[in-house]
Amino acid sequence: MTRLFNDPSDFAEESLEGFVAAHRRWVRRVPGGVIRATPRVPGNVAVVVGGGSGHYPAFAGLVGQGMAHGAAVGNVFASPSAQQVHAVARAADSGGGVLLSFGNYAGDVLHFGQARQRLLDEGIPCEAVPVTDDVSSAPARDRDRRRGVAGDLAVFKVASAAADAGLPLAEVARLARLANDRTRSFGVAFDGCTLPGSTEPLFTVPAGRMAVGLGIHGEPGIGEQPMPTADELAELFVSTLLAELPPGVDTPRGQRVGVILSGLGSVKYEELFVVYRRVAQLLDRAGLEVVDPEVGELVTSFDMAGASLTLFWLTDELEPLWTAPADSPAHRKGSVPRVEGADDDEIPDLAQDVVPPASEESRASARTALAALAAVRDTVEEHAEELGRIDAVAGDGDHGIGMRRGAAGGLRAAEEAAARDAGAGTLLARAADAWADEAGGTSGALWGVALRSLAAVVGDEQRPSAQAVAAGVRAASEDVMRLGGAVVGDKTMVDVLVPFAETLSSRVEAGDALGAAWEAAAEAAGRAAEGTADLVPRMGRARPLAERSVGTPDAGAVSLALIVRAVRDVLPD
Ligand SMILES: Nc1ncnc2c1ncn2[C@@H]1O[C@H](COP(=O)(O)OP(=O)(O)O)[C@@H](O)[C@H]1O
Ligand SMILES: O=C(COP(=O)(O)O)[C@@H](O)CO
Repeated sequence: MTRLFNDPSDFAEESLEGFVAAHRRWVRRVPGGVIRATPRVPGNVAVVVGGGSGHYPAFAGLVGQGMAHGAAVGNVFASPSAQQVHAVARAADSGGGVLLSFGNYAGDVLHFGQARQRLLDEGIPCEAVPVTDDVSSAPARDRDRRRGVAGDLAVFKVASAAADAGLPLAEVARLARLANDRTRSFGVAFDGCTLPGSTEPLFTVPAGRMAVGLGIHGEPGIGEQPMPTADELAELFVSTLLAELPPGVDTPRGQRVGVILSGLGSVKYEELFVVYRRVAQLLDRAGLEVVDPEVGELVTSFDMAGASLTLFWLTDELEPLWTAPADSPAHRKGSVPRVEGADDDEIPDLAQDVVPPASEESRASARTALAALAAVRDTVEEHAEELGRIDAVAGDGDHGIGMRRGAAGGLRAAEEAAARDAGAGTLLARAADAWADEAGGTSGALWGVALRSLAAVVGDEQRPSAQAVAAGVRAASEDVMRLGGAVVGDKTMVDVLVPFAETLSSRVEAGDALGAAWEAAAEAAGRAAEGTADLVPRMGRARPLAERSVGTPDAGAVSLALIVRAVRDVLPD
């Protein structure tokens, strides 16, 4: 149970504020996350990591000399937004380019990918290395689909040490990818975690049983077994990881490995040491030489009861990077000569400030758009808990939290734009950026894209006709599918967006006014959302829990249907 919080929606932000207050020697708060407190070294690569909150010390606790140069810190169990990643990267950059590294989750891939593109467009060289160490999340032939868990530490450490050694970006990226290729983790859980503000755990494990291969957000693994002894767990860990040797390794005998035994939240250090005792014996018996093992909480999942073991198969070039000194709040090794001075260089101000001029007609439409966004915020607020519950059936339970933050942030930005006489296009574009920024996660990225596509078609010149609105919604639907890669039938918001866009267009083409066409489209959206209950998910966090999700609609489909229904009430007939 996570007990200590104020308003649950502020948990991630308030936790980060306290973390920075407690670690000023190492970190400095910047928009989107933290960077090192020590001065940047001109010309060096900046390693920027990141992910959702709820996994401490990942990700902010791993920033400091010898470790990452910056961390973008997302909401609870949701990736940081592209804007956050971009802002942290710009603040950390010291002229040598940026390496982005993160766990391989849909939201992180979308947001870090967009941030990378933005950096490249600005002329800042950037590489991205997703971490894919969790052996239970996909078979070996599908390594690129695996999630990232405690192996984050190995990859981040190697990349950061390489960057601090002054290696160029291409080399830092090559070494980070090599480290990822040679890192394998495997986890178990004895009980689920509870998100701040929730009364129920995200999932439960029956008493006396152990879930095997579980992810760090309650994603399912490969089975369930009776509760083991500490030695039996060590045997399961080691035998599983030795069953998948990295490319080029034929036998464990004679190999050198970094080892990480990570508690997921409520398994304590002394329990971990009992397990590690046996792990060390077994690795020794297999002929492996262990180098700088780590036992503790390295990547967690709130109060989840569980642990994971990671083997990092070293090479001659990886070992010195793994053993290099490091000085971050949560990971310290050896002695690091402190780069003197404080990093009080200017942090680039990336805020968009100029509101382009707009016609009177467009400003009038902006008032309707603002009313629509207020209706969206209200309906999301009203249904946030229900959305979280639906998402928890097969996802990670954060859909209500993310949508609530996104809708509130979008409305706030729209109000600011309206107060400065923005046209409808600019108002929607500002709302789009704020939504993606505040929500993070997969749906935050997709809602940002959808609103931005609509904004581009609406523009600041004319009062948008029904045809223009329908075309904007169609563009939004196409862009969401292009970015997210989902199609109808995958059990996502796309199952609602497509029939909504199609019905709106066909009714407008048939001569209906916008209000009537929207009414028909909202009804189609409601039916489509209900229909997702029968589907088996093929995308997103719910995919691995395909069976459990049948009978429950998709959370993102339900929220979209609720939103278009609420918007109907502000449109003229
Ligand atoms: N590839 C995708 N394309 C379109 N929608 C998606 C995709 N992946 C997930 N979704 C939608 O996002 C919703 C989950 O949103 P949310 O919980 O906010 O994100 P996350 O899974 O990153 O925590 C799902 O219910 C689904 O509707
Ligand atoms: O869950 C996380 C990010 O994945 P989403 O796809 O955004 O849910 C996060 O906790 C790990 O970065």
